[in-house]
Amino acid sequence: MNRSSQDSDWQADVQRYGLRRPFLKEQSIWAVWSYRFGRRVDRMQSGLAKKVLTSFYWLWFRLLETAVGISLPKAAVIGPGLRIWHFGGIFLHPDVRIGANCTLRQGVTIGNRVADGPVPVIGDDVDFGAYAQVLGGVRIGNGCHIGALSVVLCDVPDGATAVGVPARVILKSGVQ
Ligand SMILES: CC(=O)SCCNC(=O)CCNC(=O)[C@H](O)C(C)(C)COP(=O)(O)OP(=O)(O)OC[C@H]1O[C@@H](n2cnc3c(N)ncnc32)[C@H](O)[C@@H]1OP(=O)(O)O
Ligand SMILES: N[C@@H](CO)C(=O)O
Repeated sequence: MNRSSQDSDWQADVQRYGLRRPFLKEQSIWAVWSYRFGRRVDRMQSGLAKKVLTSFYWLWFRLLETAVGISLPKAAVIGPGLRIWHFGGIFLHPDVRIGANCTLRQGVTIGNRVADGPVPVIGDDVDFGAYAQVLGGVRIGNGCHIGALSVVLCDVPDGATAVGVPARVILKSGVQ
């Protein structure tokens, strides 16, 4: 099994936290570690070790999800350099795809609008304000900002900001 010290996505996550002993300072990194661990277990060859670690993973995932209120299912695809500020009420749908160096905060949901509906695809370097909700089969481009408490139901082009309920898109040159 790839150890966490050899997992380059995890190394990039730790770098984004930029802290000495981040495990002692931020609960969110426990959830990020758990996510990367689950992905590493999935990549293991079939066998007893994988079975045991998968069982351990599910127990650990449920306990941690309940304790810190962060749900990062291992089926979701999240690029390297994930940074989560704070904790509580952070839920990702298992089908979401998130690029590199994204930032989440407390209360963020990325998921579907209706049961079994499509889910967002998020680019690189996207910053989600506290309690931002991004719902449905929308595309959020690279370098976007999603305002605190905003509900995004439309595509957001590269570099734009989305704010409000429902969100309006602000391009550098003004509102779209
Ligand atoms: C414990 C803690 O501190 S946790 C940290 C919590 N903080 C966050 O989550 C920060 C999230 N950041 C935001 O929401 C910011 O307002 C941003 C990134 C969306 C926008 O920042 P800027 O690019 O500087 O935009 P700016 O402040 O100029 O606002 C542009 C317009 O959007 C509006 N706006 C900005 N944020 C929001 C928002 N969250 N919801 C609704 N409207 C908003 C402004 O009123 C302004 O409207 P106007 O053009 O009609 O006057
Ligand atoms: N620096 C933090 C505030 O606690 C953030 O950006 O969310």
